[in-house]
Amino acid sequence: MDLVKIRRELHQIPEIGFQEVKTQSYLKDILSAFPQERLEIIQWKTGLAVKVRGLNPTKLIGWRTDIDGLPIQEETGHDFQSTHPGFMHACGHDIHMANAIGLLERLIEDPIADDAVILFQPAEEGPGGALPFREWLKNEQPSFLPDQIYALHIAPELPVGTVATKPGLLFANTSELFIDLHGKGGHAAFPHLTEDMAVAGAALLMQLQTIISRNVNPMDSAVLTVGKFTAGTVQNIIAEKARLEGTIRTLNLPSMLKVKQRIEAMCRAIEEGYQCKISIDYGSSYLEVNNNEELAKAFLRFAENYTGILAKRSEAAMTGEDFGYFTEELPGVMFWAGVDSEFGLHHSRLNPNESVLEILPKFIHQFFKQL
Ligand SMILES: CC(=O)N[C@@H](CCC[C@H](N)C(=O)O)C(=O)O
Repeated sequence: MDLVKIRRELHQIPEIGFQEVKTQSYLKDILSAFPQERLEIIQWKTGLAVKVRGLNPTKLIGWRTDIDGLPIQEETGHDFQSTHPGFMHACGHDIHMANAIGLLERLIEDPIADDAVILFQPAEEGPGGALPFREWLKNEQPSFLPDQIYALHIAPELPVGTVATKPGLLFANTSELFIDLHGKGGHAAFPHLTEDMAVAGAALLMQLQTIISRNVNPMDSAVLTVGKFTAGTVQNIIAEKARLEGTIRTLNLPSMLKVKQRIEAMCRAIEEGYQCKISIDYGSSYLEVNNNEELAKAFLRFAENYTGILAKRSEAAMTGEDFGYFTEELPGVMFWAGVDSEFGLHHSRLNPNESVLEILPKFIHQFFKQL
């Protein structure tokens, strides 16, 4: 299969979580082109699970790819750029999917001893597909629930051919954050008759910045990012509403609770000080990704001895990944795979080097063979 072509076709149809309808249909068409004798395919919401029968199976090895895009206007200038205005595969899930198809092709052409299952999982960027997918597999399709599971994420800052991971904690736990402020708006010329939510929201946004520096133990780590701040309607009306949208990242649950307590206290103080009402919604939250110690060490050993791959031990990162719900219940490993892009994840000009698709499926197939 021409994996670059597949990646580019997927790149053109990015869809956000649980709306991956065209993506699913595209994937189904690709799957139907494979010889079907060794395959079993099931559908879950906008996702798919594809099982490949092995030669002499003693276990089921899982590979998970995410399939959703992001609400970002693409600015790469590619001739294969997104045909969905305002949406882009800016986190590399198009590469992840093409890699998974390449792996599938190899598993069919050159079967390994064990059975393998490839999970095409929706909604990694939000609201989170891994937990409900895992629960559905467990309760409704237990023969598709792997005994161990692997996944990768592209790493723009690493050269192609590099894989990086570590035993134990790899990614942070996350909570989304949505804060709505509501007060009395009015005429721009009569501020004394209003409570300005643009000012209240801006004050809150600045105060939130002190939580990480003043309330989290410096030997611990946390992130509080407000990625979007909106207020008001037009230049000469004092804003009645403001909204902050963000995400919290910590390395453990007690820190997450602490950060949330401080957010709530600051919101109460802003309510009092700016005479407004504030509501907080924590949206969806993800568990940390914890790599299985033994499997991660074995993965790194294999990669170190594989010609054409540079294996590195990585640090933990504040990225979130709902793959953490798989590693919560199944031994698993997630790793970074270098794609050498000047622009990073979630950037409108992310430009992964597609030559990675010549390397990864073969490498993962060989890794699965010796498990
Ligand atoms: C790999 C990656 O970039 N994952 C996302 C996960 C987002 C989770 C959730 N929507 C949130 O914003 O908290 C990330 O931003 O790390």
